[in-house]
Amino acid sequence: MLDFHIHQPDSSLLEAIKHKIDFKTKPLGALGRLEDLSKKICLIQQTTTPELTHPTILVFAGDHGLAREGVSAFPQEVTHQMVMNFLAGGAAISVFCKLHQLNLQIIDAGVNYTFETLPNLINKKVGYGTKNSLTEEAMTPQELEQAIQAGTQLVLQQRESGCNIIGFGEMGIGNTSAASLLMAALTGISINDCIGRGTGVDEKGLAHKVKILQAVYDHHQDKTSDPMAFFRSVAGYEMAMMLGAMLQAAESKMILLVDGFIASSVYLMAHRLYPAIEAYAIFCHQSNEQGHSKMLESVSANSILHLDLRLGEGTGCALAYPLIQSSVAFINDMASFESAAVSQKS
Ligand SMILES: Cc1cc2ncn([C@H]3O[C@H](COP(=O)(O)O)[C@@H](O)[C@H]3O)c2cc1C
Ligand SMILES: O=C(O)c1cccnc1
Repeated sequence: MLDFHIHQPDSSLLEAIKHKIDFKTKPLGALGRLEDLSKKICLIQQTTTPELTHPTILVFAGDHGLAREGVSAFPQEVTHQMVMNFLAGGAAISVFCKLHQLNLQIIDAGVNYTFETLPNLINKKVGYGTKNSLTEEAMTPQELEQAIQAGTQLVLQQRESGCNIIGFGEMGIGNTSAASLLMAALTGISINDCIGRGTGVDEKGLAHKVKILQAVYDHHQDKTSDPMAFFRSVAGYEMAMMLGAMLQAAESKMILLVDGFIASSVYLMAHRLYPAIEAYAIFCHQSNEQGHSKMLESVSANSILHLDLRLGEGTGCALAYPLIQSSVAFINDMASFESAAVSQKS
């Protein structure tokens, strides 16, 4: 079903990239992790003069049948209400995208609501929310395929419009539960250690969430050896669309920005299928959601920001963007010791 072609970039340029960075007017390594980012971007683009064009965040929205089990602090209708808020410019991701001049696209991947035709809402609705994974498989194979295809097409369209750096956000009440389940299945970490408070459930709510997710995990345990079957059983349409989008972004040699707990769980799935995706991914932030640090560790990811965010929507991507821009600016625009006539270390 999945037929992506994701290849590790050719590393023969690495020496030239390192040389360019090391002869900038600074002590060796003094720009720290900005230097690593710069190297990664140069390798993706196979150049020593990288550029960021038409930076874009796609936010996928979808509802979860499991939300009816009371695993979130908020009711399901918040998903469609937040979609309207994204479109009106009032959500955190809307504000940060405007501030950093990022193109923001909102996609209805499967919200349990009928939107009137709205000019800025991209309609890719697979269904009115997934099934309840406590008792059923969240989606059918056809729905999974449809969502992955839609994510692929959206990224191809962005690529054609000149985008070479793309971040992914999500909105879906209940989706930290789906992400925790996926994390447990893909990392082997006990489900208990993969569960956090999401939108802010209290002690009692957390105990209930743990109980429900343990039951969901047990219900689908027979599929843990088949990661895609497990993904289909617990994930949301917004996560499936993001999976197709991430894989296509890597195939199209774009820079792929990974957000928080939910987006990283989708990355985990993508990485399991195509490990070479790692060469295209930048981990924007480490979320405050319990489990995210271990999740990142499991794929040896080192995130840029540690701001204790716990929001999703792609906000970590938007906030990290100016630092990514800085990593591109210094390699292009800083003087070298030679061009600035600055003496090197004796
Ligand atoms: C107002 C509001 C805005 C949000 N924006 C993102 N999320 C985040 O919270 C949800 C996941 O948490 P849980 O699994 O606990 O439901 C997702 O929609 C995620 O994007 C929000 C949540 C709320 C309440
Ligand atoms: O890290 C995230 O993406 C996150 C954490 C809590 C709630 N929503 C999203």
